[in-house]
Amino acid sequence: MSAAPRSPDDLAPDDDLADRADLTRLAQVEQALHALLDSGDAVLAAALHEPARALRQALQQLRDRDLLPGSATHRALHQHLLEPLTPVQRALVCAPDRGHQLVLAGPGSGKTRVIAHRIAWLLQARQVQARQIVALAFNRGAAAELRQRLHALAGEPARGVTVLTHHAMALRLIGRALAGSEQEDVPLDFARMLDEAVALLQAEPERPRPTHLFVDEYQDMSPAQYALVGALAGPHTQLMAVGDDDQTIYGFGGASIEFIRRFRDDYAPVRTTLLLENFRSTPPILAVAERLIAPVAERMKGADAPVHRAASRRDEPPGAPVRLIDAPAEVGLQAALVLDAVRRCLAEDAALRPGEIAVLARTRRSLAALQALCLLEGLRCEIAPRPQATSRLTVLHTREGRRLLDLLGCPARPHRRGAAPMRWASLQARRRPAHPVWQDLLLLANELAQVAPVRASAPELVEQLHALAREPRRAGSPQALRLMTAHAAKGLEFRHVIVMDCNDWLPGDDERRLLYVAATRAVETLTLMRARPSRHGLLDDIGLEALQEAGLLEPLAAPTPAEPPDAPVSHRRMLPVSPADIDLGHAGRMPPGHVLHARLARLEAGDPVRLIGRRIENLRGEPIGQLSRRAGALERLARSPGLPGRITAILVRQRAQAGEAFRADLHCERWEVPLIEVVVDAPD
Ligand SMILES: Nc1ncnc2c1ncn2[C@@H]1O[C@H](COP(=O)(O)OP(=O)(O)OP(=O)(O)O)[C@@H](O)[C@H]1O
Repeated sequence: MSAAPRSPDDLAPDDDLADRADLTRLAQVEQALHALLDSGDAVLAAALHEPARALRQALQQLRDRDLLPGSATHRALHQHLLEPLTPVQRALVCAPDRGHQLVLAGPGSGKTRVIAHRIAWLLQARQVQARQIVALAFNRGAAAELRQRLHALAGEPARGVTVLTHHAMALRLIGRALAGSEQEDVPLDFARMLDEAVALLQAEPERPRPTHLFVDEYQDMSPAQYALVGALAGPHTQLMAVGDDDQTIYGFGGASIEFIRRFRDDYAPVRTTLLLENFRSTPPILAVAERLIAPVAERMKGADAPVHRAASRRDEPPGAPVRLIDAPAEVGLQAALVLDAVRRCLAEDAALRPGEIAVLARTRRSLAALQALCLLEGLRCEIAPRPQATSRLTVLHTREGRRLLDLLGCPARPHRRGAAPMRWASLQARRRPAHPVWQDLLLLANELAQVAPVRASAPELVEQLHALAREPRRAGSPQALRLMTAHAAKGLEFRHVIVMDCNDWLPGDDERRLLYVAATRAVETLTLMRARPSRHGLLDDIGLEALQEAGLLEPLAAPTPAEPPDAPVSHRRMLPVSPADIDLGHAGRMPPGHVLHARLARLEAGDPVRLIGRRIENLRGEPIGQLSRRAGALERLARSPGLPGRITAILVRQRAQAGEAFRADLHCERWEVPLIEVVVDAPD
């Protein structure tokens, strides 16, 4: 973006040609219509009367709103919405309203930015009604980010735009939560929900379709999501699919790289645009990433169109070379090396917060060892939840979630799309920006406001909230080191990224793409670990020597392992204790005045605990809960002196949730239960 003042002529550049051409055509059509009307042919005049009137009215409306290209309003919009973009992004944003578009966007190339600016342009310059626009995002976090950016760009009218995940969209269409959504033991069937929505759309071809449909991360759609997009798009819908075949990583979840490859056939004619300027990473990171992805067969972008640093950032310093560490594959040893690297990173930059560093691994198993080490060494870390997990206990069962449900459940009058609870949740979340549960509830409340019918009853809202909560949260306290699988890191970015390799990566193009996604999350530095000996060879054919000679890569000798080589293999790892292994009714069997309730009320998620045998204690040695009878194996592991651990969440239980057989023993209507994770040192 140029800071120099621009003349009015500069502000109506080539990008407007589409608009100008449209207008010229319209004016020609208007003239032709009038000529025909004046021709004296009464039949023709009668037939053309209505179209001529509609056209006159449309042009007049543009004039009234000062929106004809070249007008002051139009120029201001230009400055606001088009100038902060590259020429390629700009052409996408103000493209004509006809024809489908495929945007093949490299990592960090501004695809969210393009979608947000395009929608704002449609609303403001083209006067498209907000309710005609639908954008589908791949998870709740991505939807929230798009909504925020859109609101910042286009203000209040942007609220009318539908920005949802595929599942939330399905939920909105079928208009109800699925039966059993509140019951913990009935898994919500996302695929069925999508199928129902597709069937409903197909049965109602007359139902109004959006005029503009945006689909982000098109490369990772499941067959059911693909069908939903197809059913949502009507004959007059302009579809913009944004994605990157190089970042297809959900093959195992039914997603198919074929969908993005087929887009051009499915929706022909399609205009294809490549977004290759990267605004995120340094040149060394981009060079290594490009070498990583190059061997993949059948890429849509092709080797002659590499992702490269954005032209506007060319003058910035090049940044540090990518570090490649040959490391022992054993998870405990590698965890120790990673922790060293994290410590060094924090020591070098006093302003750096742990949440700006991410450690990415192929599997959660590799992260569990590091998580245990962090707990023992007193470094706060947070492990991202399984993407697409359908956990039975959701954020709504936590203490904070229950408060939101209570607020929803006792309305004096029906909420307007849960507006009051949303305001309340956002207040709590603003007060506690580092509290992942509140942050997650805020996202949920926002989504509810989009999904729920305007005059939903309280029970309807509660049901919908339960259905929405089945999608996992994205964690993120700025004070906690971020640990996640490469899958969970999709769409995110971090100043420093360390990629572990505990020999769990596999050979092949799918893994290569996953490693590419991991590497391209890095903004400033990237450290790649390479297990020695390596089983997958993903890093072996990327031209290490050439990269090294060009100063883009720095191989580091394996630092001496913290333990002697013949030390017994460490199985130390963090083990989340399953709710089924915890006696969920423990505090419920105590009378309301019992000291245990007060003790539980003082606890918070993150507090340290110790598990000794069956007993869960706080650090004063006072009991706060116990394991269930089925947790015998864990109980044996936790023999004196016990296992260190911490609270992951505090659940609220109610009498109605307990099985019939247990209710007679309960002395409370409602009580709290700490969920915990502990450090164990034993093979799986
Ligand atoms: N034209 C631009 N000028 C300046 N910054 C830009 C421009 N386009 C994008 N960016 C910035 O680049 C970063 C990446 O953009 P965005 O988050 O939209 O990427 P993305 O393409 O969705 O990434 P990924 O595919 O890797 O998830 C953001 O910080 C964004 O603000």
